[in-house]
Amino acid sequence: MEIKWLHLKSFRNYQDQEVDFRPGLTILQGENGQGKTNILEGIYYLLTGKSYRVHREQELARWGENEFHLYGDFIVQRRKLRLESHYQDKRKIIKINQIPCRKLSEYVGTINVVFFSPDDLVMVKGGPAERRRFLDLHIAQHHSKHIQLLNAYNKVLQQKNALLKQGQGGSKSQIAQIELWNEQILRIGSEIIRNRWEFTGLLSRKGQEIYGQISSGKEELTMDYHALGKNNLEEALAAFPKLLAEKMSLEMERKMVLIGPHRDDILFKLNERSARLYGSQGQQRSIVLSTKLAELEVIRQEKGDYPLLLLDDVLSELDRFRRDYLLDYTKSLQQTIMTMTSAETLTQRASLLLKVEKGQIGRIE
Ligand SMILES: Nc1ncnc2c1ncn2[C@@H]1O[C@H](COP(=O)(O)OP(=O)(O)OP(=O)(O)O)[C@@H](O)[C@H]1O
Repeated sequence: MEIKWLHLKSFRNYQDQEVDFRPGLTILQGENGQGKTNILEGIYYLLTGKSYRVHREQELARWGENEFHLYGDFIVQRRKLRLESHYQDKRKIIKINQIPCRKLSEYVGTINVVFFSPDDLVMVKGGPAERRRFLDLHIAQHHSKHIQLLNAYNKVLQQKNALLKQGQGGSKSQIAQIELWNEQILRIGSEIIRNRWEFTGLLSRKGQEIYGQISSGKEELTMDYHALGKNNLEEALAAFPKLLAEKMSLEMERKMVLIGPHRDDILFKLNERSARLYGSQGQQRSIVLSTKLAELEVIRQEKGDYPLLLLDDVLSELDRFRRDYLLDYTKSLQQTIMTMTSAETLTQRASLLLKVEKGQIGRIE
């Protein structure tokens, strides 16, 4: 998968900017705060319909503007695709080859992308919500139904939470309504758990292999999806209805939904010990690197093509061995776009070197 051309209009600090890309490694070089990350964000938004930095579209519009427009030409399985994403009149409009898409799920996953930045360390160090978000974003890229499941689940969650909040404590009608919501939580939640479980398994196998290579086999990495507090899928799904019934009075007392995949987690372990609690900063970075590269491999297995890799200033955070490992890895990919403040040592490796300065992009010959 490859991007050939990008056009940003009123997006972040770009007024009207076109960029032509090439296969291989592209380096976006520039001082801090010039707009390098904004280019990666534009590509990511175009491909996923989401920003990894903000939740509100308005923040992506150039200051003083209320709209933005993104266009990109991509190649996937030798097919050329034009993607467009418009934010206008507080609405999002997405088009593939000029045909509007009604839902995000019709569009996401058409072309896959893996984004990697130093902030991804939260995957290991942060809370469970960060890890669930990573899993869901990934799964959504190749199972568009997962987006629909998450949307449906979140609606049910909101409704059940609202009901628990207004509840006067266990009237017959309140219990009957909770039971109705529980049926939905069980049905939709089980599918979400199954998807996340399967994906974690795929990721874990690849991640373990890659971690072995970058740590010279010193430690073993494992990733376990914990559903409803259990690390066995069938046990978790079998216990789900019972847990919902058993915890109903506690949910009424606390006035919040306590049972369901919105509280699940993935545990990263090194030699059976929690990497979040005991891993060094370097080991945690290696876990993120292995997980991201594993994600590339899982997508290739499923789609037959490597996704586009976007690297936001990650080299400065890695030691020389891991930096070289990552750079060598990119040679087998169709296209990698990377930002850095100084590209001197890498000019030989790049197929395209671009200079970013105050929201303007130029070629470095
Ligand atoms: N909505 C916006 N409208 C206009 N300018 C914006 C907007 N959002 C961010 N900026 C500007 O974009 C610039 C930051 O761009 P970006 O994050 O791409 O920097 P960068 O080149 O990746 O820098 P660094 O190396 O520090 O990460 C800042 O100058 C910021 O003021």
